[in-house]
Amino acid sequence: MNICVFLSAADLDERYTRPARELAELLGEGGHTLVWGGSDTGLMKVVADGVRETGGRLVGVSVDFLREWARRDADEMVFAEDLAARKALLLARADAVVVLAGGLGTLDEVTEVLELRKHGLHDKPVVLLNTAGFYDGLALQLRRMEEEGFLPVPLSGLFVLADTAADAFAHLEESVVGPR
Ligand SMILES: CC(C)=CCNc1ncnc2c1ncn2[C@@H]1O[C@H](COP(=O)(O)O)[C@@H](O)[C@H]1O
Repeated sequence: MNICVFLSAADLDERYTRPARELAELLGEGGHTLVWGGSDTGLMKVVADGVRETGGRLVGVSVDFLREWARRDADEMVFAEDLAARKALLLARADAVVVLAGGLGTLDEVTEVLELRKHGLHDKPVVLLNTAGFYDGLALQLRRMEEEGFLPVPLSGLFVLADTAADAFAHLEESVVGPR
């Protein structure tokens, strides 16, 4: 599988690095490909290191203005002209998307993939890894949109929430590869 992971570029504590590493190891051990923003910083580095050390492939999609932060040993590294082009490339290269804890960059990315999915412009599975309830607030907002008529499709058709990296990975396997 080619799995796009959106997540923080910041250095975070063990509460966030542990599940990031766990997901990375599941991807790497399965021989899967990480498609990510390409930076060698923060949680983005934790995931890329984990995938690399356990046998997976790294496909980075960075952007010109962040070139200096790009990882040097990725199997592939593409530099998009701007953030919009980068998001399109990240999604195009992926079979599914996993969203880990992140800031505004991550929020921008997850909003775009959900909006495109809402319009039926892709049908790639989207999993939010809800580490320590990080996405409870976003889920609450989205549920209010659904309940009050702001969404033309059921929320359940847009994404799933997973409590652990193992649950997120199991959902990816089932939705991308199919039941065993
Ligand atoms: C220290 C420094 C300037 C690092 C470089 N910073 C970044 N490098 C690469 N991608 C980024 C960077 N900042 C944001 N992004 C994009 O936005 C997301 C992370 O942003 P954030 O930390 O959640 O808001 C990533 O999924 C990535 O695709």
